[in-house]
Amino acid sequence: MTVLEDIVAGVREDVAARQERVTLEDLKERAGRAHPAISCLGRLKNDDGVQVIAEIKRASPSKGPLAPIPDPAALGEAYESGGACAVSVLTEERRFLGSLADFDQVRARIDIPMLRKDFVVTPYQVWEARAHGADLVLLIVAALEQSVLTSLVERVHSLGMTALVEAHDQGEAQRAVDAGAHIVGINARNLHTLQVDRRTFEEVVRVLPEHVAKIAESGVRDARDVRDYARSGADAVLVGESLVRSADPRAAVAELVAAGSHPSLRSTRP
Ligand SMILES: O=P(O)(O)OC[C@@H](O)[C@@H](O)c1c[nH]c2ccccc12
Repeated sequence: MTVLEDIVAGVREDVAARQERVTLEDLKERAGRAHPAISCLGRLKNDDGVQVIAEIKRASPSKGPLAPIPDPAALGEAYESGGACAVSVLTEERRFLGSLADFDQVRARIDIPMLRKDFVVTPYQVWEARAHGADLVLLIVAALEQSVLTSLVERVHSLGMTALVEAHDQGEAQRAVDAGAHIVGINARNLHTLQVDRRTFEEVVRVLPEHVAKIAESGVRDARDVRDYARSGADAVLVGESLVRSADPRAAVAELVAAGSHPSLRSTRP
């Protein structure tokens, strides 16, 4: 079994357990009372430079424990005040040590868009995301058969949210577009080796049409990486590890935001 298959198997068990406690009907009812989703495409893709999506992540399969994050809401507030365009919260429990409870805590304290970061493989999880106030939902091409991917993208969009569809290579990026994605994330972390290769972005981005928002994911360490991704045509970067490990996450986000909006990048961006 690959790492991805292993994670998805655990996620399916956890979803089944939650479904015992909270029915789809309950979720739909809760989604009906939730604050409507914020439209994200224009916030991510605009002339203000490269946007920063800041992630709340305690651990990962590749790195193990990253940071204990005892107060996710405080971290979310730091990201928001540092100028993040959106906050991503890992809700996967076994490998990333996240939860929907983390998501709720952050949601209660910030106003900017929030991404539910999980291994979404069923419509139930999409309803869950909306019921908990998500604006964006991650869908991973490599984890989904094309017809399922397409129907999940449609479900996300029909609930007013936006799908961030993640690809690792050109073939997956094409599948993301075919499935109707308006926002495509290019993950520099190889799913098999778990190594980051920052050249992945430039290679994969070539197959994406102009209208699609392009997000560079993983391995963004500093302002320099943001500038490099900007020059390669990224509309936003998604940053986890370097921010959760930072002693001053607000300042760390602000530094990346400043790098992404530097006037010198305007003329060089394709
Ligand atoms: O911590 P990093 O290297 O800055 O990476 C953030 C993000 O890209 C990464 O957490 C991620 C990208 N795609 C995912 C899918 C599931 C879980 C996590 C991820």
